[in-house]
Amino acid sequence: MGRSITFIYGVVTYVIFLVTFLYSIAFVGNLLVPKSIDSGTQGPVAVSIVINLALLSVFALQHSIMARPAFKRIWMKIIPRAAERSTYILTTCVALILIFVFWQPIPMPVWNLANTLAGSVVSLLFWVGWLIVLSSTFMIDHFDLFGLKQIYANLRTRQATRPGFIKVGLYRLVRHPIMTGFLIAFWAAPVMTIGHLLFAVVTTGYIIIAVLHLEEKDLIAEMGDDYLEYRREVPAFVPGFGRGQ
Ligand SMILES: C[S@@+](CC[C@H](N)C(=O)[O-])C[C@H]1O[C@@H](n2cnc3c(N)ncnc32)[C@H](O)[C@@H]1O
Repeated sequence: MGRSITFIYGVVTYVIFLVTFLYSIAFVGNLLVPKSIDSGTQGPVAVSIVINLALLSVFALQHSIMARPAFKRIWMKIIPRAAERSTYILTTCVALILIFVFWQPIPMPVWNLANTLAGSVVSLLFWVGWLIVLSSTFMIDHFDLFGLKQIYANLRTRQATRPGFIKVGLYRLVRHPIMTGFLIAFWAAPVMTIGHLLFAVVTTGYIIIAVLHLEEKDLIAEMGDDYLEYRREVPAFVPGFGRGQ
């Protein structure tokens, strides 16, 4: 890939990511979009559960395997180093789009707080969750996270520097604010259906395992004592809940 093509590829990927991110909010929140977590034709519950678990597994496998340093080393022999992050983001979008398209609704309610004060508070929390996700990406390094820094440096015949250890903003309160935001957004449903509950339970389990057992292992290998000390001092997901582990 030439430098200009890599740059265009990264920019197009970023635009696809923005649209996918906005659709994710609407999908989980049942807002304005033709297909959301609780909309569509309902099939047999057992079949729906199997399909939904398969879709979430595809996402989990893509997200976990492609993020590992060993995979990246092999992958970068095939694609340019500068396009690695954009490719990761693009494949993440594909995995998410598969969920949006093929997700099977299971609309029986587990709780229904619609038109109550509690429901309004939960709706507000939903937006707070997404705001935490988005703002945390800027605290860590939004443009590195989504590959723009890498493709821009490459265009200028440079190599982007890795952000290094970060402990700013929400990262002072918890080690994984982006995931805290997702957890809030996924659970804060004024009307919680069986399908949405399945989504929230599986994604919560995946986030805990992927972050504590995979991402942190890589972060310790990359950042050493800085991250080990950070882990001792700062809790993983909930401010004030445990002093790290
Ligand atoms: C999708 S972000 C998620 C970050 C974090 N788990 C969170 O939930 O806010 C994943 C990237 O963040 C990086 N990362 C996570 N914590 C970091 C820290 N304290 N300092 C620098 N980079 C970090 C990882 O190396 C990885 O490239």
